[in-house]
Amino acid sequence: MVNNFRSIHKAKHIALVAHDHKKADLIDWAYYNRKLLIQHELISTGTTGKLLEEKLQIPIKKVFSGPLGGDQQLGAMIAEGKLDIIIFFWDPMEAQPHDSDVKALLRLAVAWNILMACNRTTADFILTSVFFILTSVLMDEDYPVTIPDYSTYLKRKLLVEQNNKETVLIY
Ligand SMILES: O=C(CO)COP(=O)(O)O
Repeated sequence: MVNNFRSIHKAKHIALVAHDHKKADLIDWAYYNRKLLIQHELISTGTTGKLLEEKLQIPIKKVFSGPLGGDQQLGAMIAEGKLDIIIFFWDPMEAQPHDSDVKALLRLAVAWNILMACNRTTADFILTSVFFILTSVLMDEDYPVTIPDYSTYLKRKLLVEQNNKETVLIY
């Protein structure tokens, strides 16, 4: 298995997302860390982004609201290597109508080895980690993120039924 790398640069792409009962917590955290966050490219799902813009008075790129496709848009950005960090305060106490989208987003973050915080403590530790500080403050320091190698998966053999006969398809 060969791993590839991509760099986390000085200006990082950070997604900020929260479910309704967690929005106040995320806004409070983001406000506290405003001076740090403002140095980076911020992306949010629709409602979270609107509230963050109002409170922090900083521009935030907004995708659709989570249940309307926003979670999937962020997932696509992860797969395309366009997100470095996701801070996602999801609600462990309330079922979401778009639970499948939430799960997909969390899954992609793991699949693509993205930094992810789902609660305030982890978010604090990410923002204060030596890697975050070094790559944010020092001009030429990047952090190399390992991109998992899925080439074996992509080349897997599939058995398909064709004309009532089994045929092996090789990708
Ligand atoms: O539902 C969300 C994440 O799953 C967040 O969406 P909103 O920011 O639009 O409320």
